[in-house]
Amino acid sequence: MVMSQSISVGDLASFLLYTAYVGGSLGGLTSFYSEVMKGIGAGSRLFELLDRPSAIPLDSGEILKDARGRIQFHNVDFAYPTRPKTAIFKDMNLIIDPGTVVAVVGQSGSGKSTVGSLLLRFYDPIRGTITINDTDIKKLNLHWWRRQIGLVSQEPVLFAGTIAENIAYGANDDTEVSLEDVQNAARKANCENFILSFPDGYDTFVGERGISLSGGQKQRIAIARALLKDPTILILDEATSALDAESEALVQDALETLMRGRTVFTIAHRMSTIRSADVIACLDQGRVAEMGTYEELMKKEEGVFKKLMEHQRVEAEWMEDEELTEHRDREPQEQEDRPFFKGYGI
Ligand SMILES: Nc1ncnc2c1ncn2[C@@H]1O[C@H](COP(=O)(O)OP(=O)(O)OP(=O)(O)O)[C@@H](O)[C@H]1O
Repeated sequence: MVMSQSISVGDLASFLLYTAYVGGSLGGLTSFYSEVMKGIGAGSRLFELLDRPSAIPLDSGEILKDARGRIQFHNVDFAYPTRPKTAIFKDMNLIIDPGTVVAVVGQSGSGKSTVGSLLLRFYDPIRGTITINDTDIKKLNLHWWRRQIGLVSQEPVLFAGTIAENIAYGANDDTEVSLEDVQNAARKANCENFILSFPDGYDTFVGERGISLSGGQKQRIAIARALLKDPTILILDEATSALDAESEALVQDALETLMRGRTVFTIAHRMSTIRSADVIACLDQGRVAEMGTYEELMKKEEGVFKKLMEHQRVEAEWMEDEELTEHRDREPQEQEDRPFFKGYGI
């Protein structure tokens, strides 16, 4: 057509260009359609979840004057709903006195974290009760109950947001938290130095797509969160992963600030925590096999706790041999504070 001069060279060029544009756009439309369908599918699953009524009512029930008081597990039987035949606890009894630090130890899988989940009422016991000041926690308003408990887990989750938002998230009403409150909590949790070393300080974006923080830094943010919440009861799930000595000391120091004056239930992995706890509860075969101070339990020649510690020591020494290099030169105190062999969870 150009040769017969029915269209110009310019028309041909525009025609070719537009063909490419239109073709590309039509191609894009099909993938857009499949993206929309994927979104609808995922969205419907999300809405199903949001609409699902909670098996445990959240907003009804008693509110106590305060959550200070003796926490008691009475003859608790428990198995996870997905594995009803595998009993985790059978006739388990445990007493946590107000203002004390109770360290729970036991082999991996003995149910240490499950005790925390039951306390937080993520699950209810199959039989038996958990009480605070003789009131069954099932009778309590769940929102209120969970507000009384602070949780510092092994691997704290940071949400996509700024550091300040991530700390403020710990408060019961984060709209009432000022930047000053956040800064105070961060300071007490030994976070401030590393936060201020970022160019954006408290406004540094973390979590998904943000900068990634080290294990020790994440733990300190979780501690700052808990400090802001100011809970009466604290559940600590000590990290099993080794931090470097400096980070370890900062985390430990922040934890000590956090624990002051609270009832603490700690899933202990470090020798120093186990030794300094007011009471150690040793889980074995679905129940608390032994309870007492470190010295008391170590005196029991055939005791479960003593055996666990000895087993642990052998494993730790074996690890030392394997690691020939760096740990050889450490001071004894540092070696003692290293988390024990991961699989054993004490
Ligand atoms: N949500 C769950 N559903 C089913 N089984 C579970 C669930 N969570 C834990 N379990 C099982 O319950 C048992 C106790 O788990 P738990 O995490 O309380 O042990 P643990 O003593 O804290 O272990 P570790 O020291 O390794 O963290 C394990 O056998 C585990 O596999």
